[in-house]
Amino acid sequence: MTTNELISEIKKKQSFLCIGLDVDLNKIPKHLLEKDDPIFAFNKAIIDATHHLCVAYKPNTAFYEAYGLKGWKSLKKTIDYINTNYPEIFTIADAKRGDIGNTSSMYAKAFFEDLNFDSITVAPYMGKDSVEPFLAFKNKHTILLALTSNQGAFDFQTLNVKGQDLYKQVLETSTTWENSKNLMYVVGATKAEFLTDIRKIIPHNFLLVPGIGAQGGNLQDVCKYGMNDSVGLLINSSRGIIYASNKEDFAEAAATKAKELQDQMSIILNK
Ligand SMILES: O=c1ccn([C@@H]2O[C@H](COP(=O)(O)O)[C@@H](O)[C@H]2O)c(=O)[nH]1
Repeated sequence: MTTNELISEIKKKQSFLCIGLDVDLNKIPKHLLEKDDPIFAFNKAIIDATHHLCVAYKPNTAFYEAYGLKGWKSLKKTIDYINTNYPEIFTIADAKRGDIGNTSSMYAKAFFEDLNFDSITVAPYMGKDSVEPFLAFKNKHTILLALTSNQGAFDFQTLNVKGQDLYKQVLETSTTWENSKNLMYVVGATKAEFLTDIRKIIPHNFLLVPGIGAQGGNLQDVCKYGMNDSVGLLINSSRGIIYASNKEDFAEAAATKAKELQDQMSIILNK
């Protein structure tokens, strides 16, 4: 999917919501555990109930890898289901990959070609040659970790290195890489006050912003400091939406939570 197609979906749906599909078998409704593939059954119901309220889905691969081969099959069924039934939705593999060049190329093939995700999260720690293999794919997006939502973000990302915070160097340097137009960045919703500075370095790129809902980030603050002329934000909520209920009504309850966020987004977009 191109960035322009994503922007036009945001305008059409009046939403820049990304729903995180982080499926934990201990948290889903008990009746689904009797199904052949409980993870896919859960995702399918959530997707069917919420696709008109969001523009992106983000399965975090950890929640699938944890269940071995079965989990990987559920991930494949989920992405195939979205691509077949809701091709207008932007898909994010939250896999946080990145390695030496030839290995990164194989990660990129796995997520962009075999699974056919639109984007993948990548760690910048190994530098240019670890990220460029992802950037080489046309109409695919590499979402680089910049300033993450967790407390540990302050361990390294905000360290002052040669007069500048490390995460700012990641932003600045990555814009010089081959095909950097394919870059988006992760900035945690819990770090909204940093967004003004971030936008000075990367005014145009999309930001994936996790941390609304369970982690306590504030939607209004993120939009105030992080929104640009093309919206430029994908706001993720996972647990806050998908675990709204663990009863038979779980999909409708998820849709209600998603609608609450979409309503707020619509107001913000029309201000
Ligand atoms: O900085 C980051 C980067 C990634 N995440 C991931 O986003 C979701 C958040 O889930 P919630 O349930 O809405 O808290 C999850 O997959 C994280 O691994 C993040 O939270 N922060």
